[in-house]
Amino acid sequence: MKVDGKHFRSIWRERDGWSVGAIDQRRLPHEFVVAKLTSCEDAAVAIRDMLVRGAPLIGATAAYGMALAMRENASDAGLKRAYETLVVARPTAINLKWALDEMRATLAPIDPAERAEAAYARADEIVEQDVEINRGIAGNGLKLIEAIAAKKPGEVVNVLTHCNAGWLATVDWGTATAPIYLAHERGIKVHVWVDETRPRNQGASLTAWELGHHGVPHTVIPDNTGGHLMQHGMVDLAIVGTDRVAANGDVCNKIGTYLKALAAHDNGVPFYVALPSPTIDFAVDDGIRDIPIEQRSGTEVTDMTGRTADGRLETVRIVPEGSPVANYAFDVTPARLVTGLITERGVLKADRASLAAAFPERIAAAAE
Ligand SMILES: CSC[C@@H](O)[C@@H](O)C(=O)COP(=O)(O)O
Repeated sequence: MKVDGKHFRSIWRERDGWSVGAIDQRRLPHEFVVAKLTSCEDAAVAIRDMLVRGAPLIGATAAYGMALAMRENASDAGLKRAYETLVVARPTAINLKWALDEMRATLAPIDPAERAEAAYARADEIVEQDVEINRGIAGNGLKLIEAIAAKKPGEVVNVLTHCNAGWLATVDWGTATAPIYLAHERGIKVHVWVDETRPRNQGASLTAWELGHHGVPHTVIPDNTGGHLMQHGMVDLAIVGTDRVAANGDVCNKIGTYLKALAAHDNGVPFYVALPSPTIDFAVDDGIRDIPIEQRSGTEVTDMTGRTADGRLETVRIVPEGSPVANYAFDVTPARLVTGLITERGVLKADRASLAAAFPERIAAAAE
């Protein structure tokens, strides 16, 4: 997508052919800084510290992390170590394990001397596949936006989204934002309500930044505002992303997604989840029971970083010293609250049969 007219992706192979460039998302929206990853450890730290984040981008970074590892040590032991280092970098987004499994399946059977080149080639494929998948999601989700636009000619279609499931969370296009960008390109009047998404504020810091730089009308709202807007007919549909969809259609996403789904259900607002197929975990039967929920540092709750009036970046504490805090990073929205799953293979019902019918090859792989 575009940053002030120039096309960017969130991650890429640098001109030297081996190191990896990525936008440092911890610095946005205040500074646009590109980080250079030169080792497997760099990739693992980038994922853990959220220099990169968002389920598909975590997977893409891990794939390049394996490639960087193969330059250093392409032995069987090196492959095992790289996998084990990267797979624990963050627990909830299944795209991380999916990408690492793909890389290992490519690399394990071949001669160590050929592994580095093969690893870069497979990582590049994973990255390109992400972009293609998101284009598919864009086209399938566009139909939903078009249908709403057709019912209110000349009026704006209002979409609510949570966290950042935009191009910064993927390689390009995003998942939840892909249909929005396409609708905007096609001249449909679309406006996005952007949940700020405490505690890390991915909505306020990242979604607002990318929509703004691409020229898509949007408004940042405090997290608790969605219910009010829905009660007053100010949201036509909600589209969110996800870090893992269970085989039964339960959807794990950024903390607070569940509350939005409840409010949408109560107000008859369609609640869609956009996802690439690598985000489906057919090994998990019941999302609420079995998806691991990451708990992050309490400082994300106690502290806020922002730009002061005189232009400095400053971190301040907003919670009394000594007050305990909890920081659950994700929650699970039960399938019954999900109107549909926007995938690269169409808009599906959030249930076991629909997911299995759309992605039979993934079921077969999960059974292996
Ligand atoms: C297309 S990204 C989908 C999800 O990964 C996204 O909605 C989300 O919850 C990101 O969480 P984050 O903690 O910023 O990695």
